[in-house]
Amino acid sequence: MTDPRWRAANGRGADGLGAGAAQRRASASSPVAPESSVSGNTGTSANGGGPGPASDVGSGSALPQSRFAPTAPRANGRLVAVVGPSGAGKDTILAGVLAARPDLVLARRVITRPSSAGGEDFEGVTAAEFETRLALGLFAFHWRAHGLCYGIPCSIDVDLAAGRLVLFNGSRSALPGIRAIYPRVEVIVITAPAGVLAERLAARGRERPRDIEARLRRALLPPPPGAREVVNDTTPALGVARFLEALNAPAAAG
Ligand SMILES: Nc1ncnc2c1ncn2[C@@H]1O[C@H](COP(=O)(O)OP(=O)(O)OP(=O)(O)O)[C@@H](O)[C@H]1O
Ligand SMILES: O=P(O)(O)OC[C@H]1O[C@H](OP(=O)(O)O)[C@H](O)[C@@H]1O
Repeated sequence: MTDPRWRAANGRGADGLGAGAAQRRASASSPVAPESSVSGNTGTSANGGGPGPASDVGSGSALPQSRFAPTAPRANGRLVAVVGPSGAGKDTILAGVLAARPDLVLARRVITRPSSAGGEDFEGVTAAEFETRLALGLFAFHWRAHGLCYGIPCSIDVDLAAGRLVLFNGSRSALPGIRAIYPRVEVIVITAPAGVLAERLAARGRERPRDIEARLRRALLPPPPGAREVVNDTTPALGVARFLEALNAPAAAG
C-alpha cells in the first residue's frame, strides 16, 4: 500500500482479498479451466463471510465446496490485474514499472509454454505439471487462453496479507471469475491502436502468423468495465509513466 488516499477511496478494509492455501487444497480434483474461463481453488467467499459459491465461474465444471473453515487471510494489500490486447505492451510496461517501483510485486505466472519462448519472466511447465500444481492447490486462480494454461501462484496471498501491491498480467476474459475470488481486484487495461498491435506482434515474432491473427482478433474485445486505461502508443518510458499515474488514480466505477 503506497497511497493512503487510494486506499481510503477503495474502502479497503482489513478483510481478505483472497482465500487461504488450505482452502484451495480442497479442490484437488478440479480440472484445468476450459478456454476463457477462470478457476480459483477456493470454494468459499473471499470476504470470509461464510461459504460462498464455488469459484469456477466460467464454462468449466463447478468446484467442490471447501471442506475447510471459510476464513480468508486478512489482507490490506492491493491486487491489480493488468490486461489488454496482445501486443499492447503489458510485459514491457510491467518490467518498467517494477524497475521504477521495486516495492511492488509482479506475480510470476506459470504457463504451459516453453520457458525458452522469451518475454516476461514466467515459469514454463508441461500440461501435466500444470495439472499437478492445480491439484495441489498451488494457484490462486488460473485460466486458459490462446490454447495455453496460465496460473497465478497462491503466494500472492502472502504478499497481499503483508499489505503489498501485487500486479499480474491477466486475461480480459478471466476478469469476472477473478473478481468472484478477489472482489477488490483493480483493473488497468493497456491499449494501443490496432495497426500498432499488428506491427509489434509481427516484430516480436513469438507466435506464428496464424496465431498472431487470432490474437489480433481478440483486440476487439470491449474494455473491461471499471478499468483504468493506459494508452501505450508512444515510447515505453511514457507508457510506464502513464501506468504509474493510473496506479495512483481513483478507480473507475466498475
Ligand atoms: N511503447 C512501445 N513502443 C515500441 N514498442 C513497444 C512498446 N511497448 C511494447 N513494445 C514492443 O511490442 C511488443 C509487444 O509488447 P509486449 O510483449 O510487452 O506486449 P503484451 O501486451 O505483453 O503482449 P502479450 O499479451 O502477447 O504477451 C514487444 O516486442 C515490445 O518490445
Ligand atoms: O486476450 P486476453 O484474454 O485478454 O489475454 C489472454 C492471455 O494472453 C496474454 O498472455 P500471453 O500473450 O500468452 O503471454 C495475456 O496476458 C493473457 O494471459
